[in-house]
Amino acid sequence: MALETNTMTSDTILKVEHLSMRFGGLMAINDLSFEAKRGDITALIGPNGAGKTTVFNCITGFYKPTMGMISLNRKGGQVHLLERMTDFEITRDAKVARTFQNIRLFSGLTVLENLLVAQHNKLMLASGYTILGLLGFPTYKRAVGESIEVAKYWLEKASLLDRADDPAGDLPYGAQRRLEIARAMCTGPEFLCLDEPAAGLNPRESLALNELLRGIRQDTGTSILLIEHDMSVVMEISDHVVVLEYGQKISDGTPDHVKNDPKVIAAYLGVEDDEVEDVIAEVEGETGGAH
Ligand SMILES: Nc1ncnc2c1ncn2[C@@H]1O[C@H](COP(=O)(O)OP(=O)(O)OP(=O)(O)O)[C@@H](O)[C@H]1O
Repeated sequence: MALETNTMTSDTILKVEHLSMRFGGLMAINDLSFEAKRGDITALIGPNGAGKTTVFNCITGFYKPTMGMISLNRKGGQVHLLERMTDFEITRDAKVARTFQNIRLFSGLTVLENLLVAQHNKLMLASGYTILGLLGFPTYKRAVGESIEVAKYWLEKASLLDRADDPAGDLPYGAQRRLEIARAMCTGPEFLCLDEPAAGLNPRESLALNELLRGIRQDTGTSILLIEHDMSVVMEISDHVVVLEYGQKISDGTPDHVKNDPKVIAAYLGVEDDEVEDVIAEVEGETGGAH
């Protein structure tokens, strides 16, 4: 669903308002609101089970939220209400792409083929959805050529050009993670959601990932929302961090702000509620009460 009227400022790409998601008796997300700015890397962090993946699943149409509104503001000013759209429409019309916590590549296809499959919608459109189109239409041939160029561009950005003809399943783990991101970028997203892109990476692979994400932001202006446990990645590349605990937002701001927020420190240390005040007092004492 697209609206012409836009109540968001143009520098906001995603607005989540009063989002709630209930699974039976469990309130996984409870009245969550936050914004992501256009061109920013926004990180969603929090302890295990805080509700991060559930938020992603609501944004990308895998779950229908119990309540709340999720607005995606495209460059041209069109606003899409994601909670009313299917996952397919969210990818095609709202230009949102995602990767998953567990790698989901076609491991038997080559690296290049994985990137061509991602552009299947564009290719089918160019074929006119006919067998004749597939066999001979110049528009289809042109579209194939363009898709290969797009794939090569992202393979180069992900430092995978030399592995283009190898089966995706043969790549080392870190390279498979970068391939997933390259595949998502081949769909030309305005908003890229990455679920734990640094999970299982060694320090060298984490550095390559940081470089790839910074390059995406710089070269394409694509806005990124990432869930990440690796704080070195979060603090290094994020412009903005939103912290969840038990489905609620407990902090929201720059990496420096949340890093020093006593509520975040308490959540990560896993202290009991009645000890939070003590931790806050302790942290504020150490930082000179600068919050
Ligand atoms: N489909 C589902 N059915 C029932 N409960 C679910 C479902 N998906 C998530 N949950 C529950 O919702 C809560 C939040 O889970 P979620 O996976 O969103 O957390 P997370 O912050 O992403 O955790 P992690 O960091 O461990 O991946 C958890 O208690 C989880 O068990």
